[in-house]
Amino acid sequence: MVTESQPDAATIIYTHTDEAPLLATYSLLPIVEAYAAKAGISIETRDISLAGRILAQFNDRLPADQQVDDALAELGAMATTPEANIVKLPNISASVPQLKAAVAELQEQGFALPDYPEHPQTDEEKDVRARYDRVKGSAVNPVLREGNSDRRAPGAVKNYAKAHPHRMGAWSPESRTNVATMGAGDFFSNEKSVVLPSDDSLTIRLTTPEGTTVLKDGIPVLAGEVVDATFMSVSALHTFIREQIQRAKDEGVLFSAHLKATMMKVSDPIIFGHIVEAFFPDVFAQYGDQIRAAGLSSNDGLGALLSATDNLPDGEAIRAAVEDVLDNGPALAMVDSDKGITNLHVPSDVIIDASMPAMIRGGGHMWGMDGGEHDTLAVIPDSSYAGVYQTVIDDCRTHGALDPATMGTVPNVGLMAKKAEEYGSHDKTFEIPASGTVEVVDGAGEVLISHEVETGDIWRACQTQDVAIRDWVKLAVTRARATGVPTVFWLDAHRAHDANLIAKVEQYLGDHDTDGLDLRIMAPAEACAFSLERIRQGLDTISVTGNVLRDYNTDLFPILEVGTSAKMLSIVPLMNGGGLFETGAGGSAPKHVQQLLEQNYLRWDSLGEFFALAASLEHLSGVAGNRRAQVLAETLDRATGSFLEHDRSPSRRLGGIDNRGSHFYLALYWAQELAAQSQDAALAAAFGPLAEKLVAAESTIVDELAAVQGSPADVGGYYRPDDAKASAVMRPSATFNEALASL
Ligand SMILES: NC(=O)C1=CN([C@@H]2O[C@H](COP(=O)(O)OP(=O)(O)OC[C@H]3O[C@@H](n4cnc5c(N)ncnc54)[C@H](OP(=O)(O)O)[C@@H]3O)[C@@H](O)[C@H]2O)C=CC1
Ligand SMILES: O=C(O)CCC(=O)C(=O)O
Ligand SMILES: [Mg+2]
Repeated sequence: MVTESQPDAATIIYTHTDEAPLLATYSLLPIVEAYAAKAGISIETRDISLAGRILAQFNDRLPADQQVDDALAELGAMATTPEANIVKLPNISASVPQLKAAVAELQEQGFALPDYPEHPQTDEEKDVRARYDRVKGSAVNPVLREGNSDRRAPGAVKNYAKAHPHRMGAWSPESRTNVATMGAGDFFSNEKSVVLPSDDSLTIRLTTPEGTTVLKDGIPVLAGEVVDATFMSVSALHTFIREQIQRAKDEGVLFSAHLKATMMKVSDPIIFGHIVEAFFPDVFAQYGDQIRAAGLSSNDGLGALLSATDNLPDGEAIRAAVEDVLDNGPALAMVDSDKGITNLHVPSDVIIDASMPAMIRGGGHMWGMDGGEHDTLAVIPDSSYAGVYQTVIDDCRTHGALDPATMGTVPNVGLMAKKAEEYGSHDKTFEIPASGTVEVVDGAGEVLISHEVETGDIWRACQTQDVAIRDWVKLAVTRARATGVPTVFWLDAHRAHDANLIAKVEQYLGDHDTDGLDLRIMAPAEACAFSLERIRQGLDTISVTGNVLRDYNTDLFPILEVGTSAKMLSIVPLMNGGGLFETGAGGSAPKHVQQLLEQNYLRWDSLGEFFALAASLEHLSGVAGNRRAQVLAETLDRATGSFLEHDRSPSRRLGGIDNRGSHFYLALYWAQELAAQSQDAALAAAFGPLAEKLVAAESTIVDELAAVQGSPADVGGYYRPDDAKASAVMRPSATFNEALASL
């Protein structure tokens, strides 16, 4: 079901997502709704959680009372309209193990969903699999991102970090931490790129000695669009992984793999599976057939395999063989050494954008099986962007850890509109079934790109629309002008796709007044070195990047500068005039949910939501001519400033204020700012009494919030919490709830 509702201009859509941000929403949203109502703004929610998205795929199989709207489709359509005003919280981009867990929970809650078919055979199984594949991985963000990305640290956040620098692990000049990357036979090396002269329709076909099969046809392209294709050679990958396993052993460092199995949902789980098999070669040589026959896939990780061993004929032997490698092979980096969860357990546990910066912030260490920190060999198979991390590592080894008290900032302008580049490649990525030639052919039958491939190679094509590139260049110039900061396009003239982009950047810069701006184009590793040299001098440098480096840089620099990307301002000016306001760059923090369930303590920091909301209110005031929205936006910004000054972010451990307490303080400061402003007397009159009440009840409310900490909490579901239970857990202060209700 798709409901086509057009929001009126006084509506903000707030997304209902997953895990920690969803839990935080149960506490924050009632505050936002109450305050916005006073300005005539209605806040509507749309459920784009993993559970909601799964259910929406199966409406034809579910009874009427269990059917849900396809809110993602609705918001995707809305994002192309000028009225769109969407606050988007992070959501789960599900790996297969997460998807299966969510399906199991929904089945338990009484939804008659089919199991996820790992090896679909019948037409029905293939249909079910296709539906789950639509939900899998990064299925939300590319749909909503009808614009390019502007992510930066707000001044207040940067100043707070300088005054209260977070802990950074020390870097030793003797550190043996490094990045290992292929450099040959990989996506970078095999890339070919063309610019389409006119609107067309492309076909991708594979020709083998047995004949020609169409892998995909009817791919619409527009004049000026950049189309790339490339592949990773599976034999080169295997050789590379075997060498790195040996290297890690020889150098006495941990072996770790860093991929983006969520966003690169087709290619990267396959690469992950190859790494798992290469790490446990004897296990798969001896028991591979049995493992596959049981419907298991190495792509789902070691965790899925181990948890299924009870049902395998040789389960015990498989477990023993795995243990043997873990005990005697090179040391594997751990996700959770207490629980024995390795880097190869779950494809979505180590996600490169967050995992590499966290390692660098920690002095180049990851956790070993002994629970101690160790140097590590970070294996990043494709070499397109791996050099960026090696550059940061080399810089820290030479100059020591970066200093958050003095360092400059690297904001990002990212190309992502219209499913640009690699992150839009899923429907054009193939694990090659038989050796032959893959060709991209235009409507006239002319071959545009051709690759010789072998069985198992991972081939993919990407598209980047010309309108998206133009808009991205414009956004870069706008940010350069607004800040006066040197602005660097991270593009490598030696890479086929980037060479085409450089030509377009040079052309489109001509459409703008760039007088006096410092605009440069540098290859990623070089641009990174340049930015680092400046950052150490306290100087700022804007990075203008493609979609993948957008993702990487907007965790890398924030995590080093301000400790977490959750505190970033992350806005997407939609190309048709609407606004998408994302919260920070951070994800949905599964570890935080664990802590809430065990200790009734949520350490999620909603600063990203506060910034997104203020930007959304400001946008709304401009579009709807709603003066009160502007007052709400300005007062919220000042309240967030007080929030930072008074250090009201959740602390990490039990006993301090957590997410709920931080929301109380935001409500208090915001009410005070609204009461004190003189632009709108009615708003001041409405919020004056509330501000007084909240001040008077501060210690009661803080006590009520603290009283619940320490024992387990029940929210009625992990992927689909029970609204009443979650709301009760997240709103435990009767005094605060009453004060809010009195507004
Ligand atoms: N925009 C989106 O929708 C995004 C979604 N994701 C999804 O999120 C999930 C987890 O991804 P992962 O790579 O682990 O990244 P996360 O950002 O969720 O987690 C990494 C760590 O960052 C810290 N963190 C993140 N956000 C906050 C916050 N608001 N307040 C305090 N600390 C925060 C936490 O560290 P600590 O332990 O120190 O508290 C957390 O454990 C995946 O399902 C992924 O697909 C990921 C990125 C973006
Ligand atoms: O869509 C996703 O899977 C994650 C998005 C992400 O990491 C980001 O936008 O920074
Ligand atoms: Mg990211």
